Amino acid sequence: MPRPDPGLIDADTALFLDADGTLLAFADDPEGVALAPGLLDTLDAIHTALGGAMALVSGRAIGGLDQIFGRPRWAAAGQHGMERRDATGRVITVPVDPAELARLRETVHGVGAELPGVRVEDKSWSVALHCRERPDYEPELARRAPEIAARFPGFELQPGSYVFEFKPRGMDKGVAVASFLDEAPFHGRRPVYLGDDLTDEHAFIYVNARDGASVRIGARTPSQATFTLSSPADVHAWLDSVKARLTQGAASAT
Ligand SMILES: O=P(O)(O)OC[C@H]1O[C@H](O[C@H]2O[C@H](CO)[C@@H](O)[C@H](O)[C@H]2O)[C@H](O)[C@@H](O)[C@@H]1O
Repeated sequence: MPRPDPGLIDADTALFLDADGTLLAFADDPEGVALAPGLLDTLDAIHTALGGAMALVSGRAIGGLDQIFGRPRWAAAGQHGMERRDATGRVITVPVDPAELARLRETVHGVGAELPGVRVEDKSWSVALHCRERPDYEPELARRAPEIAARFPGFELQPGSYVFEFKPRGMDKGVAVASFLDEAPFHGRRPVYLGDDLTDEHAFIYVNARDGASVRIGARTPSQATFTLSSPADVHAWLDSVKARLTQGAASAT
């Protein structure tokens, strides 16, 4: 898989960025992630150069993204698209059966309590079991998670990097990207999506079908992505080059 040229992003791009494993280096504790120095300045400049056509697309809740990035005016999709904030700040959510969600939560917390070192991340529409600190539990969770999902028909399993998430059925990052592309300022632009995980494959497939470009971070295979970058640090360096090209273009046009 080739590296993307920074020229992949031009003034007519709609840019979609996954958070963990793409913009953010992994940490044991989901609340322990940190922004790399300079990243926010780079993203701010790109956001401006693209006329706001840049969105975070994450498994995290939008509130969690805002705590990390501190940019409540950026468009964002959270919880794999269950909540979506458009470029005007309007938040759209998908309805979920609260009784089923409550039963799912209870079940997942029960599993977390049984397995020391396995973290439960309880988001408003989804619940996740994390085993980064106890990878020895991964085979057990890989066996039990589909059994749990089968008991909750309104939900489906979304595996990820040392995580087994239960999210409402029918929503994924590809659907979220499609919704953004129906709206200003994304509409009519060529989509480019950067992500690292299985959950990002939904978006890769969608942007590829729209003649866009997909960039896989890391070496996970198989992947539908058309380009690759090696790590979040590589993404930061690449985005710096993107920023330089975009802002030079703006300066020479004035
Ligand atoms: O779609 P993303 O932005 O990539 O979010 C996917 C999940 O990311 C977080 O979990 C992952 O990152 C944690 C912090 O580095 C790490 O501890 C964990 O092992 C990873 O799976 C987040 O906690 C989840 O809610 C997201 O769904």
